[in-house]
Amino acid sequence: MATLSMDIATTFINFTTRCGGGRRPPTLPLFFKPSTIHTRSISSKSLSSFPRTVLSTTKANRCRRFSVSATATTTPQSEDSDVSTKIPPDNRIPATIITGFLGSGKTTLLNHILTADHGKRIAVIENEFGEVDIDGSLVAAKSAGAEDIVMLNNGCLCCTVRGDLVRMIAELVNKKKGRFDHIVIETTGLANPAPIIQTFYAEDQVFNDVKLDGVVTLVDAKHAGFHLDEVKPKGVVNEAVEQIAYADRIIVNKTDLVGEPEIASLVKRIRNINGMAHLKRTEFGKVDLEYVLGIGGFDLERIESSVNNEGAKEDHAHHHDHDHDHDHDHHHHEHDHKHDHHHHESDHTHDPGVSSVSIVCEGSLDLEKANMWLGTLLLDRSEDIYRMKGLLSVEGMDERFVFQGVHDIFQGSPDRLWGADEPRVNKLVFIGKNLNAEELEKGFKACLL
Ligand SMILES: Nc1nc2c(ncn2[C@@H]2O[C@H](COP(=O)(O)OP(=O)(O)OP(=O)(O)O)[C@@H](O)[C@H]2O)c(=O)[nH]1
Repeated sequence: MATLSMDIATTFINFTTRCGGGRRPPTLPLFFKPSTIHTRSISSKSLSSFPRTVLSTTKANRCRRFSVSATATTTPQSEDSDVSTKIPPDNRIPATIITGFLGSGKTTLLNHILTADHGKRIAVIENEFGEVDIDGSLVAAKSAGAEDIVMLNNGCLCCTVRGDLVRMIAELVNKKKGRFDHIVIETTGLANPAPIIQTFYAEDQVFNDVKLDGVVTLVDAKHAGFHLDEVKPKGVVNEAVEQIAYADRIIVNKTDLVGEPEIASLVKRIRNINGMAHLKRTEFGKVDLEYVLGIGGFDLERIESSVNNEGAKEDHAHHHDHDHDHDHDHHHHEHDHKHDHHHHESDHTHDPGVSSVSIVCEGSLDLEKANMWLGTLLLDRSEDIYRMKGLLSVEGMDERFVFQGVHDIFQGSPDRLWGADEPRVNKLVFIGKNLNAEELEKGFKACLL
């Protein structure tokens, strides 16, 4: 399989080369040419200290991140070369972004994380507007467990102080490496998470030492509806919507303040925006630590849990009597996988154009067509596509192909082998603005053999 995969890779690298520069040539995300789209995440420069070798027969290797770019930038390995021995383990420090609208319970959750008995040493980066020093309530947490709490003041992480964030992370790493295991970043309530996420890929200083583990979004069960409804001037984002759209984990907090019908309707609304994230209801941010730390929301190895059972990932542990919430989502997934089916979460959304679209479809893709389609989509729509994840069946490949992206940052890699009797079902999820579910599905299906 190594040889076949490499042949495909080489073919497509050649194809990109033949196409030359300019806007029109398709970017080839499935076997990607780094220079075509600005994906610092997978450029050779960014990968200076990262694995560059791919498509070996070893499982460890198939699971490496950024392997597609590696393919595009390295000389093919011989089939029997043991490339896995050359790949260092990914021991970058994980970082979690905690976001959520003003007053949704971010600091409460952070305190819960810092005071819980998990044995992790956590460095915290807090972003506050104004002159305030460390949030009073976090001082107790500091003495209880936080390795370090640093403040980013006078600006919002997502805009003015992004450079400060990079410097701060670099400083933490340079001065205190080995003294903490995890970084938690609490954003202001008005932050748009996108630029913060992009910082982890765009800045070498950060990328080489720190990996983004996940985005956790707190939603205020009582007030969220109001913020989601807020109509912003043209071109201005609704932060409350954006914070939900980028999340890997959604915590609907303050459930003590509202009744079940309000929560159910809010959950439904959240699902329309983001059908990919796991969702939990809480009071005072009380969640298990594994729910928020060590998520692997941007790991290719863990794509499956995001694309599987999409839309139905609400934790039932504490809500046995709320089953009616979930019926709507579950029924989509009870089909026999022999039939093509798809889900258009956007059908009844009323939030400003941000929705989830998922496609589940059996069959194998023509690699060239799929590259064209995905490449063109990224080129034309990357601003609107907030996050995407997928698991693909490509004709001629024995492995599944997994990918994930945030705007124009794209990572993809062959994953495990398809099982002998396993139906080759493609699963893709897109979250973004003004997504046209029919168009996406039609475009995807046209790539099937
Ligand atoms: N009733 C109730 N109050 C809560 C809950 N969670 C947090 N609070 C309270 O809500 C207020 C705001 O919580 P914070 O954790 O400071 O919220 P935040 O998101 O950090 O707020 P900002 O930093 O202003 O954006 C505090 O008084 C908390 O004690 C909850 O589940 N129920």
